[in-house]
Amino acid sequence: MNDKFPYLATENLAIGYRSKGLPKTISDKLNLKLWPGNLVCLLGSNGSGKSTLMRTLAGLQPALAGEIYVKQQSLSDIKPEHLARQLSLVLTERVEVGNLTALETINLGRTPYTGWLGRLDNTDKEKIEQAVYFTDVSALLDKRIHQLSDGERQKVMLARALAQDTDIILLDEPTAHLDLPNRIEMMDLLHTLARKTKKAILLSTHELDLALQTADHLWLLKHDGQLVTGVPEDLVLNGSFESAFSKEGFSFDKTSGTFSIRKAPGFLSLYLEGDENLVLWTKRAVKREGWEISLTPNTQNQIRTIEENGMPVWELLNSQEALKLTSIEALLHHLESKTSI
Ligand SMILES: Nc1ncnc2c1ncn2[C@@H]1O[C@H](COP(=O)(O)OP(=O)(O)OP(=O)(O)O)[C@@H](O)[C@H]1O
Repeated sequence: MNDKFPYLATENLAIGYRSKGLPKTISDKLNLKLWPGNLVCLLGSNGSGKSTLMRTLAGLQPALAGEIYVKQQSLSDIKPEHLARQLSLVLTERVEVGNLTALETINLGRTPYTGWLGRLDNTDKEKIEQAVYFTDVSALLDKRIHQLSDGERQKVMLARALAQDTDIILLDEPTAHLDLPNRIEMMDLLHTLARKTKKAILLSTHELDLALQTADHLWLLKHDGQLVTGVPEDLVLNGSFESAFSKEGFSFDKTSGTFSIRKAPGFLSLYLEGDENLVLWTKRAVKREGWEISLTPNTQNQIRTIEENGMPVWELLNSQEALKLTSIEALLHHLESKTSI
């Protein structure tokens, strides 16, 4: 790591809340580091404590113990107006911004520099333009916030955080209301932003596959309060990723990087070979029907997937009759009608 110090760090931090005057710890002894230029995804199942950690790091909720450092300065020593130039927080929940338009809301991101009644100078306008361009919200600027869809509002709130131009950006479930293309775009955008501008970005999400693809580091918050950190691929290979989300009836497939419903062991096994894409999608379909995939060809059920005249074909290699099928649906029908091919 070339950068000399992390933008955000914790030392023996304990997070949680107070109930009837007593502290309830969710996670403790947290020694975390968020480095410039890095996108970190905070993952954990429902109720594991992601929002609590985000809110504590942003100073919205008191830590139960330990220290938080923003650029090596203790958070408790930083005045709110100074912190607002260092760290921005984007929450998923509806924020009350009155009857403001999207543009007026984004302009509010400049408040730490202009004051509440301050006029926007050229630098302010430039930062706002960049934020609007980056988040692609120019068509929404004249609309009132309450007129926007959840996904549109989420993008506008991100634009406001970008206009705030802080080195640290924390986002609580920024993809929650977005459709798939917009979720992918948002994660890609945040990754690019971290890389190009050397900002340190931490986001919480339930998008496991997108986090695996885009995050430089993962922070995995487990149900027992343990927090495991590392490069996504390391956490997959050492089993931490799967164990953080382990649930009866689900299993994690390291080959595809996805969770799937665990079926009872298949009553018959198939061996698949051929075109990589066809094999992948055929596997998904036959596994759903309870078939096991054999890694060696020594099964009596062997299928070769090929393309003939640009069309997919499934050849049953050891069938009594030389059979060629032209869709996965036909293959599933065939498998269903027999106990073996
Ligand atoms: N003020 C509070 N009073 C009582 N319980 C609380 C309070 N704040 C948080 N909790 C509990 O702490 C746990 C963690 O909550 P938190 O909102 O941080 O989880 P999360 O990981 O963000 O969940 P989700 O993925 O569902 O948004 C939950 O069990 C929640 O009920």
